[in-house]
Amino acid sequence: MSSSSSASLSALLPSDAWEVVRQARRIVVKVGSSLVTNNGQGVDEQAIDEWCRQLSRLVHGDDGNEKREVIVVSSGAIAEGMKRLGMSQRPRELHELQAAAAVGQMGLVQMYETKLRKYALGSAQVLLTHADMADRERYLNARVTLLTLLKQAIVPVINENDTVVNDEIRFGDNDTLAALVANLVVADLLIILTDQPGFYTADPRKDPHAQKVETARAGDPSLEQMAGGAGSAVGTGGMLTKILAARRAARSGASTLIAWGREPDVLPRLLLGQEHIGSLLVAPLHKLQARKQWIADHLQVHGAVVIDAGAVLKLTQEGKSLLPIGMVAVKGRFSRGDVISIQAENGREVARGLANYNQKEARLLCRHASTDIETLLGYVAENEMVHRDNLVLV
Ligand SMILES: Nc1ncnc2c1ncn2[C@@H]1O[C@H](COP(=O)(O)OP(=O)(O)O)[C@@H](O)[C@H]1O
Ligand SMILES: N[C@@H](CCC(=O)OP(=O)(O)O)C(=O)O
Repeated sequence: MSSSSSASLSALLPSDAWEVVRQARRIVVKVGSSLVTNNGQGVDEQAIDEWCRQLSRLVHGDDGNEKREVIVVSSGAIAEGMKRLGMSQRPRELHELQAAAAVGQMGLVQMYETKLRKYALGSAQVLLTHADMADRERYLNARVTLLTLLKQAIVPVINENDTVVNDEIRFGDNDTLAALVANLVVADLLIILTDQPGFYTADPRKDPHAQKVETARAGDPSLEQMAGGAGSAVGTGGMLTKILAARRAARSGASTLIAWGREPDVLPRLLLGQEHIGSLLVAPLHKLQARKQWIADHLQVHGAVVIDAGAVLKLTQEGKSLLPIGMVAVKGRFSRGDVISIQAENGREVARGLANYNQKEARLLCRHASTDIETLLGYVAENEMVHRDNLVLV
């Protein structure tokens, strides 16, 4: 759709909005049920093959850009399970939905595994719930697992852990899950692939005058008025969950693109940022500002670590993580995942961040190299006491 026939809600958007898309290095791609399952006909092999081919171009850097890190959040387990169990209609009973999801997830990941391998990419299955993201220890565990996979150019394929959830499976909320994952790994961009060319001023299935929104500000309340429910029998969240997901992703500085998953070469073309296919919902804050605000706004400080002058410089001048070697003392009680204050030896607070180790462990780690962590604790959660992504200077 040309820009003349598209709705413009772009007042006050950062002028470099599409530049952020072009430069995105870490991307979460969400694929909805309506696409993966070809309208409820089980997993669509050809479609998954095509996305995996495109993903491999991004991860291998074959699209003429630098290599990118990609996480896939894919729906489709219930629809595939329904097909395998011979169900013609989406079951109403929770336990039947859960059983269908458990059966279908096998087919879904098998397909991704086969296709990603075909294009020389490793894959990993990760099943998560919203509650996992709310628990700070699980949050950090999921985060470090995903980052470890990305470092090895493996594509994590995520779905909800439908066996153990209630609301999510009823309402189908992989849009929210994808946004939470974007927050978790501090992605640059969330791409939501669906069965429409983008986000419209009204549901295009119902309103022939609906216009595609080319760019808007993620979190703009007027978008919620335009978003309707799911248009197909297999899709569940509709556009509202996508708009809310964009708002959530923006909290960690990720912009969101909503686009038609069957558009030829949709992923590389979106990332070229030239044709403006899809709808771009721009995060008002950049990643670092957003992270800073999030840590400052949402979390209570639990304890403190005191660091030496060298570590103060590393954090404040070089933007580095806090390593155990720079710690000289530990104050108060805290658990892994709590926000701690990071103080200079004169008591001045220099930063705050999420602790990777609890206070007992932190005491043992003071003044030691990261290579000693395993000997001292018997395991290694992470090499840093506080990773720089989880740290804000004050
Ligand atoms: N403002 C809107 N713009 C585009 N699509 C809309 C809008 N409001 C509602 N929809 C409906 O949302 C559907 C996509 O959501 P959904 O069916 O949940 O897909 P998915 O399975 O990809 O999550 C579209 O098919 C469309 O009918
Ligand atoms: N976990 C469910 C996801 C359902 C879901 O969120 O669907 P959708 O809104 O189409 O992305 C499944 O795999 O079927």
